[in-house]
Amino acid sequence: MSEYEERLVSSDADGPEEQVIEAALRPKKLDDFIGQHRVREQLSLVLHSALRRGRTPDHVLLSGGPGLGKTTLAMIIAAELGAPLRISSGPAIERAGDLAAILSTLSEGEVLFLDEIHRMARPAEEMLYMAMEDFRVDVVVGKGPGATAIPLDIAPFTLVGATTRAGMLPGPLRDRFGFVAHMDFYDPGELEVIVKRSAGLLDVEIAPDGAAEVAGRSRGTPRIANRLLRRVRDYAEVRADGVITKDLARSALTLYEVDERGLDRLDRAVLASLMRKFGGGPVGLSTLAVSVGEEPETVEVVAEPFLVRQGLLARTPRGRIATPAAWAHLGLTPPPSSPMAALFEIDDGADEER
Ligand SMILES: Nc1ncnc2c1ncn2[C@@H]1O[C@H](COP(=O)(O)OP(=O)(O)OP(=O)(O)O)[C@@H](O)[C@H]1O
Repeated sequence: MSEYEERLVSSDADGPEEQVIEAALRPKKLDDFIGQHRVREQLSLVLHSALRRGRTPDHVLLSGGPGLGKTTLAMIIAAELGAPLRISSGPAIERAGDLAAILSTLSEGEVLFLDEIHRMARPAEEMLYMAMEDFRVDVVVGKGPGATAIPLDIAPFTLVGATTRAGMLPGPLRDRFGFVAHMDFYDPGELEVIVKRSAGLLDVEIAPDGAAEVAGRSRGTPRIANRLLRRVRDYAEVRADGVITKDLARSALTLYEVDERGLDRLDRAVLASLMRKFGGGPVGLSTLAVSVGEEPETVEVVAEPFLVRQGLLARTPRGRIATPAAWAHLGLTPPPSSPMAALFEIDDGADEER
């Protein structure tokens, strides 16, 4: 097992126990949903005009990274419409029949939330096209030349699809969504509001600068903000009087090895190795991964996106390089011969040397 396995700053969902707490922290109304102003305003118009016309709203596609609030928003959509919500996900729909079973039992106006919609099986996807457009599916009975398609009407419903990979969605599916919302990372001010709100719900006392400290280390992601808050709360209860101040949040997060920019041990190990062992690069992904005792995929998928987003690491055709900001962040000085010239060849495409 990797020594970096348990990541406090992972944006992936938690285990079942933590998910219960996460659910309790979800805002229930559009007005309580913090940040994403443009998405919120546009969505509010879509929903309220449909309500006014007494029709089901257009299908909604939510795209954005894990932990940014897609499930929360789907629940809010159903609540705002006063409609029941059915939840499923792309990977759970392995055959067209799985989807037909869901669609044929929807009640009128129901909201169907399909998480990870880009991972749905192809035949199901094709069935979904017709369902979205005409509220009808063709159920195929029998096999081979004798197979017949029986058309089946389904109740008008609203599909809310969520995807972390909007680019992987086939055009015909994407085009059938009347409203596509792209969810961005949150800025520190918005995360601070989220942290304060969650602290209130968890009955934890937090000073404004304590909330800012947690927010600043949360990698633009509400799920991480809420998780860090819970760990800082533990620390405050055991080591202090339960109140989260700035100093306390700093001490707690230092203990948990999450630094001021939200980097954890793996992130820093990647940067430190790149700088200390390879003079800042360029170095190939596999070599870099071996140097930190990780699989190349872990370094590429887990650590790199955030480091690139932070401007600390760059992918170039000749390999990975540490940027001047990375040297500064780790308090190291680049060697005089450091090939910073490679910076001028930065390539942000994903098809660089592996
Ligand atoms: N805008 C927001 N305001 C307040 N809390 C939020 C907001 N967005 C997300 N959260 C909180 O962050 C947590 C994660 O959100 P959610 O499960 O909706 O993310 P997600 O995008 O669906 O993630 P995944 O793609 O992994 O399913 C929830 O506990 C939710 O309360």
